[in-house]
Formats: sequence, structure tokens, C-alpha cells
Amino acid sequence: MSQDFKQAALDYHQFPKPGKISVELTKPAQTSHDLSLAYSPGVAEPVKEIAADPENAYKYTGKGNLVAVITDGTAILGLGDLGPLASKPVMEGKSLLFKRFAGVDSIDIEVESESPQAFIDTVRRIAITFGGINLEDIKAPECFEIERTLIEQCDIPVFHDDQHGTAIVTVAGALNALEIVGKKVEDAKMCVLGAGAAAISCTKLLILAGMKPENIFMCDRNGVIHSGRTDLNQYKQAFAVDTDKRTVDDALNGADIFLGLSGPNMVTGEQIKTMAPNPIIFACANPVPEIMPEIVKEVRPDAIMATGRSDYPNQVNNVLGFPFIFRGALDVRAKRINEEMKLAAAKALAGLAKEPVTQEVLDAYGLESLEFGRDYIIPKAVDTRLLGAVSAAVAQAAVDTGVARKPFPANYPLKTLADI
Ligand SMILES: NC(=O)C1=CN([C@@H]2O[C@H](COP(=O)(O)OP(=O)(O)OC[C@H]3O[C@@H](n4cnc5c(N)ncnc54)[C@H](OP(=O)(O)O)[C@@H]3O)[C@@H](O)[C@H]2O)C=CC1
Ligand SMILES: CC(=O)C(=O)O
Ligand SMILES: [Mg+2]
Repeated sequence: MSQDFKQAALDYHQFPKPGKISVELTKPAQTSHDLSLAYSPGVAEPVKEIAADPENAYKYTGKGNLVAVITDGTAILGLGDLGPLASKPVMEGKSLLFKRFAGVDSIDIEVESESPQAFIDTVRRIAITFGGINLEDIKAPECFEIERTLIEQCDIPVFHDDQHGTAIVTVAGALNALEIVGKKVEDAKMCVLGAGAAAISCTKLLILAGMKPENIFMCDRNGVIHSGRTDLNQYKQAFAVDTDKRTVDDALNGADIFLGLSGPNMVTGEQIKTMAPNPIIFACANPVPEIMPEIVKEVRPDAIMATGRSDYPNQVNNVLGFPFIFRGALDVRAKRINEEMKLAAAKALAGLAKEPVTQEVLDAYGLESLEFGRDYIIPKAVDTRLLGAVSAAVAQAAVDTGVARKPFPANYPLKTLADI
């Protein structure tokens, strides 16, 4: 990263006001009459209504459109466990994306917790404030139990973005990339580097989308996760395969797909050279991928290359998922976000990439033209059609699977944020 870019990033966060989000008022608060409605005595009326029926919280407060982005700071992007305070720029960033892309009000909450149980207790105690909870950057394996318990204990959607947001976007991108290179998902061989929150959830959803478990070689710091290993936790154990492959080199050799969800610069051009023809390389670690696109271009010009970043083609990043998934879930007041809703989101994303690209998107990226193909396997984040397509798919799947507490919204598909 150049010195200029580093300074620009720091200046962006510092000026004109520190941070990226603030609170806005939705009601007039100028006159004494306004204040008597907003606060005492008027505020007592909605209080009594909510005390009589908790559902009224959705009618009289911002709860229904409010999502908390909550972390313990143990897996900040690919930077690791730098603690909750250091994670705040990322969490504010997620809140920014919620608002910018899907009109969801969002606040970041960084929790200093001495144990997963303390984190769970903290989140459970504040959950009623929100319409949904987006867990972020919590490391594996703790994240799995944290999410499972909170889903059980909260009556609002709880969604670990690094697991499911990433999985939805990865499945969409992988299915499209396979289609472009003319390979079948059920035949594709994959090397997954990383066996944490994102890697495990992406692999699960890819299997649900048709990939065969025996074709997947997941690697952690100790190499391939195989059935002879005795050091695996239950989450990794589920992906142990009977194989004589032992190293990342072995797993990459002949693989059709490389899915990196680990850390910076983990694989070399030499390793990538050994992949099958037309390899699909998703180097998704942030901010620095497992291998840079420039290196891949040099050693494997036949590759389809994606990263988690905004500054290269094919951004496989959960930003394409979580804002719209929550939009759809909130609008039908879904009790939870289930597998059907996730797959529906993935299919909507994959489908949108095949539609003609709008002028608005071309202008935003300074491009003359762009069409479904090697450099465009997944929609761009600024594509306003994501709001309509993904939210509607998620809401419909929630209704169809019985987790919606409200009918499919009459104003769907949304065209712009003004429709919300
Ligand atoms: N593009 C996107 O949308 C997203 C990208 N990510 C990226 O994925 C990465 C992982 O995030 P997350 O799953 O949340 O974090 P976790 O802490 O849950 O998992 C990290 C995983 O990376 C593995 N790992 C770390 N170093 C190595 C190494 N040298 N060799 C092999 N494996 C290694 C760890 O192995 P071990 O189990 O042995 O410790 C662990 O399994 C980050 O870089 C993050 O930025 C995450 C979410 C979304
Ligand atoms: C994108 C994201 O959530 C991550 O890298 O952790
Ligand atoms: Mg994250």
C-alpha cells in the first residue's frame, strides 16, 4: 500500500468529523409542542402501548430497521485478534454499508469479553433493542457456539456475516465462474485455505449447492484436514477426508478452485501453476489476499481471479450480501435467516451478474463496457438492482419457509432506497 493511500485512508476516517457514522433525527424537535410529543409527557403513550404488547416496539420505535454490528475483535479481517477497540473502524464500516446500500440503520458495538459466554450474555441482554444482530469478525471456533446460542436465545435474526454473508457471495461467484469455464459443480475439485469462520461456512454452502465433500481439501496451519488427524475440533472434523494429500501443495495440485480465507500472501505463483486448466482463484483474505492478481495473471493467464477488495475485478466480499439479506429479513420480520434464504440470496446474486450492466455501474467504475465473463462473475457493490433482487429473494424464501412474521411486502421489489 502506498504512503499516499495510507494517508488518504487515515484522513478519510479523521476528517471532517472522526468516524464514519452518526445519528439522525426522524421527527421534528423544534417547538415546545414537538418536544412534548417526543419526550415528556407524550413519550409515555408509546411506552404504555409497548408494555401492553411488545410488538408495538416495531410500530413506535426504530427497532424494526435497526441492526447492531457486534464483535469481540478476535478476527478483524485478516489482521487477527487486535482487540475490540481496534475493530471499531471495520464495524463502523459495516454500519456505513448497511445504510448506504440497504437503508438499514446500524450501530457498531465492540464488546470487551473475557469468554464466549460473557460475550453471549452481553449480546443477549441488549438484543431487544434491535431488529437484527450482525455478528462480525469473531474467530473460529468460538464464533460457531456464540452464533448458535444467540440464535436460540434471541427472537430476532442473528447472523454471523463472516460465515454466511461470505458463503452466499462465494457460492454465487463460484457457480458463475464454473459456468464460464464450462465445469460442473459436482465434478469440481477445491483447495480451501483456512478452516475458520468463513472457510467452514463457505464450504458448507458450496456442498449444499452441489459440490462433493470428497472433492474438497481444506487446509489449516497444519496442512490438509484428513481423516488421520487427531488434532481437529468438531467443526474441522466434519471436513476431514480420506486422502493421502497432506500439504497445501498437494491440495492445490490439479484443483479447479482455490478458495483462500486465511491470511496475506499465503500461496505462491509456483503453487498456483499446478492447478487444473482454467483455475478459479478466490483469494478472499482482507485487506491483503492470499495471492495478488498481478502474480496470478503472470503465471496463470487462463485463471478467473477474484479477491475481497474493491480495487480489482470480481469482488467476492460479503458486502454484496449482508445489507440486502437483512433488508429482506427485516421487511418480513423473519424470526431467523435460514439455509433457504441464504441459497435464494446466492441465486439472486448469481442471476444479476448475467443481466446487462447499467450505465450507473459503468460510470462508477470508469468502464466503457462490462459483461458476464471472466472479469465479471458477480455484480458490483454499487449496482442499485442488488437492493431489489436480493432483498426480494430473501423475503420470498422467508415467507415460503414459514419464518416470516409478515407477508411479502407490497412495495417489493425495491427500486431505490426511497422506497423503504
Ligand atoms: N472476502 C470476504 O468477504 C471475507 C473474507 N474473509 C477473510 O478470511 C480470512 C479468515 O477470516 P475468518 O474466517 O473470519 O477468521 P478465523 O480466525 O475464524 O479463521 C482463520 C483461519 O485462517 C487459517 N490460517 C491462518 N493462517 C494460516 C496459515 N498460515 N496457513 C493456513 N491457514 C491459516 C486459520 O488456521 P488454524 O485453524 O490452523 O488457526 C483459521 O482456520 C480473513 O483474512 C478475512 O479477511 C472473511 C470474511 C469475509
Ligand atoms: C469482509 C470481511 O468481513 C472480512 O474480511 O472479515
Ligand atoms: Mg468480517
